[in-house]
Amino acid sequence: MEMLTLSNVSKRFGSHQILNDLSFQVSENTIYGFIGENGAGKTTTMKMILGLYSVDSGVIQVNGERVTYGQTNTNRYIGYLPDVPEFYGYMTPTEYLRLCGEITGVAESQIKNRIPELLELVGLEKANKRIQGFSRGMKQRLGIAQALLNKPKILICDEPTSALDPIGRKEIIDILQSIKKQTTVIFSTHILSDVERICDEIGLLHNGTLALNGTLEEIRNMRKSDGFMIEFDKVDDAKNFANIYMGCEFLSGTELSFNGKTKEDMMAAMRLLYENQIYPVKIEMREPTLESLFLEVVSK
Ligand SMILES: Nc1ncnc2c1ncn2[C@@H]1O[C@H](COP(=O)(O)OP(=O)(O)OP(=O)(O)O)[C@@H](O)[C@H]1O
Repeated sequence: MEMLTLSNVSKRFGSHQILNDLSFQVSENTIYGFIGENGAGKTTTMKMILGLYSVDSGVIQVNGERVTYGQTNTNRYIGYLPDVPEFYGYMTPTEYLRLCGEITGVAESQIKNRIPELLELVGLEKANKRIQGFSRGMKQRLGIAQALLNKPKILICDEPTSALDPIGRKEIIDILQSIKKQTTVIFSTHILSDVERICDEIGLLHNGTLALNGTLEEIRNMRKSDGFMIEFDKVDDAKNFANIYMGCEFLSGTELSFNGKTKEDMMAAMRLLYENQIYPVKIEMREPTLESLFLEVVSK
């Protein structure tokens, strides 16, 4: 079942067209990585999903219900973690979550059980101190706990890992991974290694529309390989082979790159190496990374 559907959504601010006929769907219990350069329109899209910005045209549906600008009906399905979550620093996590639960109408009996459960989920069960002393990573984790308070069907996180160090990022990624069974997760980022670690599906927003959309595997398979490289022990060996196999490039004195070549081309190169008795140190097929695909798309 689709938890989120955007159909032909367009949005402009003044003369600046931010989104142009944007369409995509996110299925239940998937982790969807919404990637794009700074200013691509990721936050704008999220705010439209939350009904905080109007759409100029097109339709957004959350759990099958149409989102209406200014109304919050569909937000009962959504937990939202903004890029910089704000808290009352003088409160402890328990006090803060209790306040959020009371404001949003969660029953007292539920609040009581839910708070320790959530604090454990985000690894803050022992952090019984004021939030003002928290690290950025701890604040992001508390933000996730807050967003999950109402047991949302969708958790939307705006760049949850961008300001964190590798350990903090891993903690957030592990939490998102662990809640996937209960909640569909949509998170925006420009950190492609995080996307590669956990996302089931990816959408790359570029020029107001999705330039790439699909599973990581589908996207990688769009371009089978980035060619191959051969490393030699001696500079002379590299030079000799560059004269035999035309059209390669030097990556360094001892490394040659064979861009855009196939596995069959690599086998042919190995045969030539053997026939000419030139010994390589390393021969490697280069798989396209998400980063190389991303750069290829955004530089067009
Ligand atoms: N309320 C607004 N009024 C006018 N322009 C806006 C408004 N909100 C966003 N924009 C512009 O829309 C464009 C997209 O912004 P948005 O914040 O959605 O991008 P983003 O992909 O989230 O980028 P980042 O990764 O930097 O957060 C930017 O050029 C931004 O300046």
